[in-house]
Parts: sequence; structure tokens; C-alpha cells
Amino acid sequence: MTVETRQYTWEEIKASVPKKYTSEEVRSSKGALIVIRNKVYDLSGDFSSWHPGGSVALTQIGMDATGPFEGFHDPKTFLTLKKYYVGDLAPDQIHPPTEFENDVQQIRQNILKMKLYDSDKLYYLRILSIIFALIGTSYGILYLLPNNILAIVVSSALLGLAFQQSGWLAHDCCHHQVFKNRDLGNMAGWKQKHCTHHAAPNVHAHDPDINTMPFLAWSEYAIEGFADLSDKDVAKFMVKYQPILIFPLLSIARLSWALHSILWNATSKRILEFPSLPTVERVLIGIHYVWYLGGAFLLLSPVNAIVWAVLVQVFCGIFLSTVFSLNHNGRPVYSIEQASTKNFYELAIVTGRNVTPGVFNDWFTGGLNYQMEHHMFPTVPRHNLPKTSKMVQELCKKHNVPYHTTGYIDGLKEIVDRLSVIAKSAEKQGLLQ
Ligand code: HEM
Repeated sequence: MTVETRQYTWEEIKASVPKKYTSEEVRSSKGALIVIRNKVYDLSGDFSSWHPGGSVALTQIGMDATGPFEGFHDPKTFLTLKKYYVGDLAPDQIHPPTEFENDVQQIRQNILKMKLYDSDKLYYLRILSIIFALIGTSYGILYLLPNNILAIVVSSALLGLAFQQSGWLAHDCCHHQVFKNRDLGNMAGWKQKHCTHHAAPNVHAHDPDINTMPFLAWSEYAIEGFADLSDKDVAKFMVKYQPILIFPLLSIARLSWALHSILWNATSKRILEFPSLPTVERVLIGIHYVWYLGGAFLLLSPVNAIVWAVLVQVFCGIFLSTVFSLNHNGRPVYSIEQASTKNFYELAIVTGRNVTPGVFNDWFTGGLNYQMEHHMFPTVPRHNLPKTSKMVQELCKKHNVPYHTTGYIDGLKEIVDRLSVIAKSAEKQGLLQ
């Protein structure tokens, strides 16, 4: 079927924004328009049931999606666009690229020329060896000093670190940093929530990573939603004490993610389609728990084994979630409307926080200490982010865009300060009584 194409104005494109950004609403709408390189595409109809990237794309309706399209897709995916092509921006609606946008494109070209999209497989082998060394040392300590309290603490911390590092490795694969073959990367895990965060970092109502109510409020927008909460009493308590409660919450984060992954896999209907990915995932999760818990129960008394297993989750939770939190929490949060006035690359910079580079920080944070660069160019392997960073710093200097880097502890202080400001604001507005 040939689609009739025509010219569009920005007013028409913005008018196509749905009331809710859900697949159902968009599928049945009369048009859900995005712009990529001055061409207009319609995401209504079958798009969301087909799109391999899921509903992430819907966050871009009414906007120029050129940046996120370039960031997420393999260059050959540009060929698949024509199926959704419905026209062009009218000539008087085309904004010539700003100097900032031209400079970003120049950096993209430099990254290509300098082969910074290519991964060093030996680097990832080294990361994998460190993970195995951590696992071996953790169980070795239990074997040599069974039921010794200090040994239990050190061993659980080391295994928590190994789990954190495995998480970063999966993250690298999911972003196609390690393998160019996207099927290989896709085997590393589910990522729709994470990609949505990448498409709209710190954008209230889009970014799932700041949708943490009733437990934590990261912005004024979050407390505006107080009236709609069904669990107001929980929110009142949590928000009031959020600058203190953040740390206990971070320590149980991994436990909650682990439970979530078990429940999600246990209830997934697709499990019956053997050998579908969910089935493989279920088997692998089973193997994971057999060796992780089996080793502990073999080497320790039952009570100590349970204490050790919980401590592993607590350490891993702290190691993972302090890094996640440093990436964006406490940085500016924007409404959908405000974000739509910003270029994708600018949004990546102004909402991100880098953590001081160095051998330890680069390894411990899985390269996420180069958060701004990672958001601008998510498929650049982490070992190439330091080189990318030099170019981004020059860009920021030239265009007077704040490039925010802190130490690990100073970053955490900023987060606590921000939570405190929001808690006080909620108190002032009488929301916490
Ligand atoms: C008409 C518009 C679009 C078409 C035809 C399209 C097509 C595709 C195709 C073919 C893939 C799988 C191959 C690949 O990864 O390159 C994909 C993946 C993806 N797309 Fe799109 N896409 C569109 C718009 C968007 C937009 C606007 C966004 C983001 C805001 C987006 C986000 C993603 C993500 C996150 C993935 C998964 C990438 C990954 O594996 O890491 N897409 N898309």
C-alpha cells in the first residue's frame, strides 16, 4: 500500500502527541508523528507491536527524534524507516542545524574515524577474569575460614562486587558495545526500561529511573503528584526522611531487583515456547541460584549461609545503586515540555553527572563515571570513553554547557542535598502532614 505523503508543520507534529504515551493509545491514534533528519514518520498503527526497541520510541512523539535514532540504531536501520515515512517538514519549518549540533556531528565522525566504536575483546576478557577471580576468592575465603564472622563479611562483599561487575558487563553487551552483531548483545538481557531512561534522562513522567514515588521524590514535579497517590501515608513518611532513608533503600535495591527478575520469569507466559529466550533465562537463573546458595550451604551453617546470602545482596545493592544514583540523581529534572526544547545531546549533558576518572573508578563504575559521554554515544565501548570525553569537554567549553564532574563522595552529598531540598519543599507546601 502506498501512503500519501505531504509536508508538515511543527504545529501539526506537536498536535499529534497522545494524552498517554501507551502503546494502546498510540496504536489507535490518528497519527503519532516524529521527525528524523527533517522527514516525518508516523508511529501510530502497527509500529509499537513491531518495533524491536519496544515503546521507547513513543517518548519522542511530537519531537525531533534524530539524536535518539542515531544513538540507538545500527546505521543500516535507516533503511527500515521508509515503512513509516509520511512526508517532510515544510521548507519554512526546517531549523538549520545549530553550531552545537554541527559540532556533535563532527564528534560522531571523529569517533568513527578513530575507530572508537570498535571494542577491544581482550579488555572484556580481562574484566571477565577479574569477575571469576572475585568469585573464586569469595568462596575460597569461606572454605578456609568457615563460620568466621569477618570471613563471612569479606567473602560476601567480594561476591557482591562480582555480581555488580557482571551487571556492568551485561550492560555493555546490551548497549552493543562488545559485539557488533546485535543478536549476541540482545542475549545479555532485557533493556526496555533502561533504553527508555536513555531516550529521556531525568524527564519527569518519561524516565522510569526517577519514577520512585511513594519512596523518593527527585523533583518538584514528583511532589506535585502527591494528590494522586493511593499510598499517601507511606509517601509522607518516606519523603520526609528521604535524605536519610536513601541509603537503607539503596542497600535493599538488589534484593528487590532479584525478586523482580524471579517473579517476572516465573510468570512470563512465553516460557512454554521452548527453547525461547525466557526459557533459557529461567534455566540460567536456576543454575545461578544453585551455585550461589548451594556453595554457601555446603560451606557454612544454615544460619550463617542465610546471613552471607543476604549480605551478598546488600553489598551488591550498595555497589550498584550508588553508581546508578550518581549518574543522574540530584541533577536537573525537566518536564516533557521543557525537554522537548532541548537537543538530545544537550539533555544527556545537563542531566548527567560524571565521577572523577581513574583506574579504580573507571573499573568500579563500569565506565558509567563517563555518564554524559555514555548517554551521547551509548554504543561506544567503555574503554574508549576517556578518548570520547576529551572531545565532549571541548564541546562543552566552546558552547558554555556545564560539564559536571564530582568525586564519588561529593556526588553522594549532592544527592542527599537535593533530596533534602525536595523534602523541605514538600513540608512547606503542607504535603507531609
Ligand atoms: C520509524 C521509526 C523507527 C524505526 C523504523 C525503528 C526501527 C528499529 C529497528 C529495526 C530496530 C532493531 C535494529 C537496531 O537495533 O538497529 C530498533 C531498535 C531500537 N529502537 Fe527503533 N526505530 C524507530 C524509532 C525509534 C525511536 C524514535 C527510538 C528512541 C527513542 C527508538 C529506539 C530503539 C531502541 C532503544 C532499540 C533497541 C536498540 C538496542 O538493541 O539496543 N527507535 N528500531
